[in-house]
Amino acid sequence: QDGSATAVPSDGVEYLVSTVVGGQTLDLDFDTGSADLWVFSSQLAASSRSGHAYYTSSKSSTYKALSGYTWDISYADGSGASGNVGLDTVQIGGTTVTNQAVELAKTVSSTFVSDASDGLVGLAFSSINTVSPQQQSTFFDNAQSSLDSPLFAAYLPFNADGAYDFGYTDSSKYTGSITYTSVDSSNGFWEYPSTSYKVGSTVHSLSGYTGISDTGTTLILMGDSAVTAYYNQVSGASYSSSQGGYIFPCSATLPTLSFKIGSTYATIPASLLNFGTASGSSCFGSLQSVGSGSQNIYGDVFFNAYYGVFDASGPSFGFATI
Ligand SMILES: C[C@H](NC(=O)CCC(=O)c1cccs1)c1cccnc1
Repeated sequence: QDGSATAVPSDGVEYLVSTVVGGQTLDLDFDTGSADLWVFSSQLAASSRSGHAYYTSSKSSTYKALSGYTWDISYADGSGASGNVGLDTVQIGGTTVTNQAVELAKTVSSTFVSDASDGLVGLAFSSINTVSPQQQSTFFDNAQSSLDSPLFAAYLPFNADGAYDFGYTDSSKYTGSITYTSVDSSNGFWEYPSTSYKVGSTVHSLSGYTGISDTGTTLILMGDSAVTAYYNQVSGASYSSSQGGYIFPCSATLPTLSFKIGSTYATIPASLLNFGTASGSSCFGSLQSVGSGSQNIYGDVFFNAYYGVFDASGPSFGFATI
């Protein structure tokens, strides 16, 4: 069954979707960069649960334990979580999946305790699900047979309620046409070639680079050559180790940033490239370094400018101006 679920911005860091798991409502972070659906659970220490809604399997009449199944995930930013696994009914908007693998957290890292979300819904490819001894399918993979089209879309406007659409694209959420590019899912991500970028109108090559569409990451993360080229064009910009990234005077004029998704440039407006006050009159950049490697991470700031379509037939990734 097709459906749409509202995504509410939280602290400018993530978008949360109210999700019903075994009759229990949790605010979950939809993450197209991972493939585990995990929730804060009654098995967590009380100190780790504080401030969060959490799932109690014994309160669900439809929960079925998967005896001996475990999960343990580590994200690129060093955060992580682990626990055990069961099956339950998961409802997101108008889409319901019965016997969805629900991963119950027994441990979560400190960033998750301080974040607003009560867990994550992984929407990358099931090939990178961490459940052992048998890998489990994502909500989207399980839902596909009940959808009109095997796709979901992310609509995440800046500082406003957005949505995740399942089974259809909603033309009221974008303008113009959707441009699609083929996805290479061999790493388990919604990944595609991203071999050029522009700072303002100046073109730079990024030979061999790819991009990953990752709604679980807030910012735009690119290789150091691109980040350096961008902030060289911002008066007063510098890397602040205390702030953990590039900052600049809030009064600075910012160039636009464009990057290729397949063969088509996506352009991030200057307004979205100022992530907000770091401290005093210094502002934090929405473009930061991904560190090593040749995978750029296009996070929520990208989706603030573009409606993103994740189509399993192909697979392909499409984007259209919001
Ligand atoms: C916020 C954090 N982001 C990352 O770890 C960067 C994401 C990153 O580098 C990559 C994603 C895919 C291949 S590389 C995060 C935490 C939890 C879930 N999702 C994202």
